Amino acid sequence: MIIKVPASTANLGPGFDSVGMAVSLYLEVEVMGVADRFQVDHVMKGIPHDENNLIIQTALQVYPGLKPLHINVKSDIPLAHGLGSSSSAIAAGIELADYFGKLGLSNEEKVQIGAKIEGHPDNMAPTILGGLVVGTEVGHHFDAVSAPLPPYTLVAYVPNYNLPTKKARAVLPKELNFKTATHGSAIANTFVASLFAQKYNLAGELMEQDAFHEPYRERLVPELLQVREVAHQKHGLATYLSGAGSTIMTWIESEHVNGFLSGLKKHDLKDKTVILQPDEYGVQIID
Ligand SMILES: Nc1ncnc2c1ncn2[C@@H]1O[C@H](COP(=O)(O)OP(=O)(O)O)[C@@H](O)[C@H]1O
Ligand SMILES: N[C@@H](CCOP(=O)(O)O)C(=O)O
Repeated sequence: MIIKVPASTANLGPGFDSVGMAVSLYLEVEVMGVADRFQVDHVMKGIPHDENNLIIQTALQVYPGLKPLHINVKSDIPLAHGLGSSSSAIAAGIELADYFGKLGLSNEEKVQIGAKIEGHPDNMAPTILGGLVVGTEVGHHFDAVSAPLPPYTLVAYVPNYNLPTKKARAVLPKELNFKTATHGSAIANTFVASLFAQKYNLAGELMEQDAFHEPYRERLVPELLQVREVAHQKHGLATYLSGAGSTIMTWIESEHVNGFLSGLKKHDLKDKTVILQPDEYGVQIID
């Protein structure tokens, strides 16, 4: 059995902790068989190979009766770069628990469990459900609504430094004043409405008007404003900090991708770029 889990891009500007989309980078977990102790084969630096691995930790949390397994993990998702690698690992763990524990969890239950473990739901929901998802937790349950898939290519500018989500959350303010909060919320509401109405020019404009996190995180990822500037010159729809960063995401029509990539190089923005598409399927089990 192989569990294939997409990466995700969260926030999309003003949708802090609430909006996310699955994207075409993947974590694959192959179950090799039962074993005497948990064994996780992979080539990721600094990630445990035993029961301390996040995938196994999650599986054991969801199904404590899980017997030791030998699994092989391959991943294209850069760690701690704002592409939801931890949510993808958690989603894989939930699937392992569901499969071997015969738990029969619904997608909604999986999102609920994952969001609780991850601490915020905006990566978990698209990772499990696929597509572009808007959601929130109210009264201990998570509600998610899927929006139409946007007809854009996504260019991820992946700086060569990582940024653990915990560190990027630590720079956020404890409180916002009432005026900033209501204006930020009005921007987010109109942004979400425009996604559902497929009014992408308006969505693009609002994606760059976040008041909740980017103003505080800009100093951690100074390339954000530079990449945005190049995108404006090269027909990009919008550029935002993917998740907590460090990846900077630009939505752009496919015919303009090459011009944008050349523009980045010309402005000395020479870190890695990855061309992505929205993933509409979410987590998949391949028997
Ligand atoms: N495939 C994986 N297997 C085990 N642990 C993982 C895996 N992917 C991510 N993690 C854990 O999640 C951490 C990154 O999570 P986080 O800081 O939230 O960044 P992001 O989710 O944006 O990549 C990694 O440092 C690692 O501890
Ligand atoms: N809403 C969260 C999203 C974190 O996403 P990640 O991919 O960086 O883990 C936040 O902005 O903190």
